[in-house]
Amino acid sequence: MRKPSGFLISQRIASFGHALAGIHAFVKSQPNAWIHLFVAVIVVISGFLLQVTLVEWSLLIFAITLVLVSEALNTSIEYLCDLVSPGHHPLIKKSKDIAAGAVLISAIGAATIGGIIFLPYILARLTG
Ligand SMILES: Nc1ncnc2c1ncn2[C@@H]1O[C@H](COP(=O)(O)OP(=O)(O)OP(=O)(O)O)[C@@H](O)[C@H]1O
Repeated sequence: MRKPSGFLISQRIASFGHALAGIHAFVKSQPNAWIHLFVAVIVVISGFLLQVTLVEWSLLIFAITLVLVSEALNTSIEYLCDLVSPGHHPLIKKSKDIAAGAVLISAIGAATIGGIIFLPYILARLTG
């Protein structure tokens, strides 16, 4: 339902509340979200321990955000698919599989970024 256009501070606050409710629903309903958050915590702790640079922090935060955002969008698409077609449908399968593929792509990218950043630090510690 469209609301009247224009900037209303109460509407902006309500929209922010809806977004927070979405994050809450995502984290509460998705075991995958907990796995991503757990990995994110490990990455942040490793970043502090290895004292990565500001640019490296930016890349690590970007990678964490990318994975969480793709998982949240995947979850949203799954809910929509389940509403639109509770029964089996080949296009729903394509839609869900492509959304899951997007999560996998982002996770591979994030793992690559993590490897590129952390491996030199780990190797330096092991050899030095
Ligand atoms: N309504 C549907 N119509 C057609 N295929 C579907 C439907 N629901 C799920 N599938 C397909 O069945 C397979 C298993 O889906 P399901 O969501 O149970 O497992 P999943 O991909 O491991 O998801 P998750 O771990 O996020 O719950 C996937 O290939 C998915 O695309």
